[in-house]
Amino acid sequence: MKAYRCELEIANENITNQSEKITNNINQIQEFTSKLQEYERLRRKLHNDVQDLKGNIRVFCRVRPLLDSESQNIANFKFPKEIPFNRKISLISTKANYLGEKKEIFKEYQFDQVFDTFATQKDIFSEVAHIVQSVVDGYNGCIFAYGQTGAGKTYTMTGPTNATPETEGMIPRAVRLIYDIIQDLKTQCWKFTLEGQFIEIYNDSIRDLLVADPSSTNGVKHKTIHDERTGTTRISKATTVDLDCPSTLNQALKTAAHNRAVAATKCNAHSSRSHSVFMIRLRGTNDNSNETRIGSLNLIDLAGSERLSKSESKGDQLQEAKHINSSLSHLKTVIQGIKKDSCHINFRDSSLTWLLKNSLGGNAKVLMLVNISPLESSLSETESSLEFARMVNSAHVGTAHKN
Ligand SMILES: Nc1ncnc2c1ncn2[C@@H]1O[C@H](COP(=O)(O)OP(=O)(O)OP(=O)(O)O)[C@@H](O)[C@H]1O
Repeated sequence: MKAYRCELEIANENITNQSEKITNNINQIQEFTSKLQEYERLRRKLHNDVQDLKGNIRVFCRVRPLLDSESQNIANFKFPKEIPFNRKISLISTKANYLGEKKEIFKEYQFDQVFDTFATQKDIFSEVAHIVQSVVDGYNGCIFAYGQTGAGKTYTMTGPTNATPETEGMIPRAVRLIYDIIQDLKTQCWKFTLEGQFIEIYNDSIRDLLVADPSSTNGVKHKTIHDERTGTTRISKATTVDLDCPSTLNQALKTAAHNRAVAATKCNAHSSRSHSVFMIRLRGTNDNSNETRIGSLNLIDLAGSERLSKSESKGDQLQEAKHINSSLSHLKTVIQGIKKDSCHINFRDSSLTWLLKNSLGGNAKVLMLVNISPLESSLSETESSLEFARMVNSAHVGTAHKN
């Protein structure tokens, strides 16, 4: 009996010791969690400070490689090497004066970064990743690909048709990174929801690219709706998908590609003549700290920027060309307005600029990827793309505020 009592006392003592240890561990975990939250706040602030210093509107230029199917001459580009990044691209062209004398013309452009023909999708994404991080931190982001038809916009944004992990484009990479970041943030009690809409703007009208049966949307009028409270944008009556896992994203990308291909068979080279916009909205809540984060990311593949000569284009083609030129020109005017800190920027002038209002204004991180072709025959379009990019590069977007 005595021996049992003794054992019981020892057991009780052990229990008391263990529960003290457990209480200590719980206290330590709470302390670590609150430190982790503090570090996360500091990380967010520092990340945002770095982005502010780099500038909220950044311009990259990418020259695509010559394709196996191309046998034309390559234009004379130079990429002056700089460390750590290449920032310059020079273009040397030969022009004849009125006497027929040939003269070399040298033009140099400077951007935030220049990628030569050897750059990989991973190289480009390493910079895009910073905008993705800002979006999860509660900012609006906008990444758009600009350039003439065939310059590599769709390749950069989406990837080639049978993309491998090496060749897939910015859209799948961006969403995968969002999944990775929000998975890590779960340890700090953050819960996120992610939803997407995928639309195209063709002749200034919006078309839903995620609808199962495109003919069912005949006559449906979509509108851009801005929620000023959260600083986010959505399209009325357009399909919204919950991007809760990679398979829903892949399905959405497949449906959008299919719908664009269907439209392309009805209308020659339709995809080059429309702007496609993948809109991702993200909302995070933290029950521990009572914080909420709302961010959005627009990934845009702009219509081919080349000017169709009026004599060549007739009917529908002329109509398309007019719409593209006018929407790209409004985009330019809006960015120039932002550059001058003008209080009266007319975003409503085209469906594209109205849609991008929240992604271009003071509350956004903007990245423009200017894609250019390596061909000599494309020189004049290349020059006009580089001039457009030069103008955007000198634009200043005010310091971004969290939503
Ligand atoms: N960096 C690259 N590496 C390899 N191939 C590329 C690269 N960029 C583009 N291409 C290829 O060049 C061709 C034209 O590219 P892409 O379709 O992306 O041009 P685009 O600017 O989107 O044209 P469009 O305005 O018609 O949509 C495609 O066959 C694409 O696979």
